[in-house]
Amino acid sequence: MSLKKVLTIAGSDTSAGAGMQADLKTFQEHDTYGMVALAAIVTMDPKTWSHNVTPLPLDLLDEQLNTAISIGPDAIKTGMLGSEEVIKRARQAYDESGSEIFVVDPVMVCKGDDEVLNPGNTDAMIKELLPKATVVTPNLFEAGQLSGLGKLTSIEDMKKAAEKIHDLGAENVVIKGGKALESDKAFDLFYDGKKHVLLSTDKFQSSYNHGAGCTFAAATTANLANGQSPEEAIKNAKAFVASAIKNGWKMNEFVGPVDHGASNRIEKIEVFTEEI
Ligand SMILES: Nc1ncnc2c1ncn2[C@@H]1O[C@H](COP(=O)(O)OP(=O)(O)O)[C@@H](O)[C@H]1O
Ligand SMILES: Cc1ncc(COP(=O)(O)O)c(C=O)c1O
Ligand SMILES: [Mg+2]
Repeated sequence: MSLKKVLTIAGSDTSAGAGMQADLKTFQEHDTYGMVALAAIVTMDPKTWSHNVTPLPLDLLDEQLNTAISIGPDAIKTGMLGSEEVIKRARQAYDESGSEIFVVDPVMVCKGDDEVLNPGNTDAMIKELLPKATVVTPNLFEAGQLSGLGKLTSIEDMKKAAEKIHDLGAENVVIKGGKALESDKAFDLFYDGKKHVLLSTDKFQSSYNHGAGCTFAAATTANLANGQSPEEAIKNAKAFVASAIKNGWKMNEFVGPVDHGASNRIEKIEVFTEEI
């Protein structure tokens, strides 16, 4: 059987824990054929690790999208897009692709930074991406922004935000309580317009978790491409990323990436689900 082709439209994280590097590693771990259209390159100052985001010229992004779309991706994921114009191009590319799987990771900030990359992007994501999203995977902060509810601090808040984001057009919403929600477990909330499902694993170390969000969304995309239902795809992606986080490692004094291969190479983690 031929491999499913999975395209990420995302930024390059030169430290290679997050961004398109995380996506490609995760696609490979899921026996899919990973492809990239690169929107921006992120570099880090070796002395301070402060991030510098350089967008690629739009015509170069268009050329990449034309190439990738001509190959016929079975599923498309978006990551860091950086500007309203790039968000529009990502939407157009999805429309043109004929693919029926669109996973939107609404990246707004890099971990460790609390400055939103570009506030106008939130409106563009709402207008262009959410109405087409098979699954959208905001973290707690991003869910607060997309829903307009602001700071979310409880599972009840997450339920309300998931309903609002679903109303904006996303077919399935998963809000990652993850590292940001104060709790002894790592909780995520799934909502498909009918039911809320709380997913949980043990909470592992959170010092070396760079790339967790990208890895989770990429695993979800690959699972969907491989024929899983949204709920199944998300549950399995959570198991995959939990192992990656548990086995995260220190890269230098500033950052530690997840181990994208840990679920297949080291250990499987169990995910619990409960309809709430
Ligand atoms: N310390 C942790 N232990 C186990 N799972 C975690 C931990 N931190 C985050 N997760 C899980 O990793 C995934 C990514 O979440 P998160 O790190 O919050 O996203 P992002 O990187 O986009 O901010 C979610 O499934 C979340 O529940
Ligand atoms: C290119 C790129 N995309 C996405 C992200 C978001 O990463 P995370 O998976 O930690 O949310 C980052 C963070 O540094 C990044 O550099
Ligand atoms: Mg993220």
